[in-house]
Amino acid sequence: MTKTAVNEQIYPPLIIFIGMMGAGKTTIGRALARELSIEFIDLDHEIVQRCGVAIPTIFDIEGEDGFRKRETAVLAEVIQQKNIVLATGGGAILATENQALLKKGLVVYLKASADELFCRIAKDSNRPLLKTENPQDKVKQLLAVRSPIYEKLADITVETGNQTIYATVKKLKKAIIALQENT
Ligand SMILES: Nc1ncnc2c1ncn2[C@@H]1O[C@H](COP(=O)(O)OP(=O)(O)O)[C@@H](O)[C@H]1O
Ligand SMILES: O=C(O)C1=C[C@@H](OP(=O)(O)O)[C@@H](O)[C@H](O)C1
Ligand SMILES: [Mg+2]
Repeated sequence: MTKTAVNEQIYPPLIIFIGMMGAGKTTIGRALARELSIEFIDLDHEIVQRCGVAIPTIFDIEGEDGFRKRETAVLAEVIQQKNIVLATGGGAILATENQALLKKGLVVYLKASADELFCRIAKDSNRPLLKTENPQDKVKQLLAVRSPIYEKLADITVETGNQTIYATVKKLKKAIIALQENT
């Protein structure tokens, strides 16, 4: 685990998970929120709640652009809250407007290799960007474009490939409590 700059917003906690599809943002974010006894919000879930349809349906009807507009609007809304763990979607870091919003919190980048990510999500039909002829290549391409942005935004980076979900949650809990105690 590496820690870079620490911003002012650690206490009260606004902990934001970023990373590729399959990095574990939803799973680890939810588990960490439980450990810290604070609310968990999943950005994709909030978008779906507001639209009343699943993410692939939003992509089908409005395309990626339409989804991104909704994503920015819901992010701007939910990020006003404190005492939450927020899991974003993998592409939420793309818009510069979103990048500024994300810096309001402690940003945790969950990192994994393209092969590991693909293994985790290969059988999941809920990720419309992977409905292509070669989804494994698509993961590689997206990772290449997005990695520098994830790295730039991250306050804490966690390599998830070689450890269990439980171990990652425990490690993060310790790191975040230590940061709070030093703030
Ligand atoms: N560190 C990990 N090790 C192994 N499997 C993981 C890990 N993190 C997540 N997974 C699995 O990968 C899949 C995708 O996780 P998810 O939390 O939905 O990722 P994201 O929200 O980043 O797309 C789930 O089946 C989850 O159980
Ligand atoms: O990487 C992306 O662009 C996306 C990731 C998804 O969320 P997860 O990262 O939670 O899978 C979801 O927001 C949408 O399918 C687009
Ligand atoms: Mg997710």
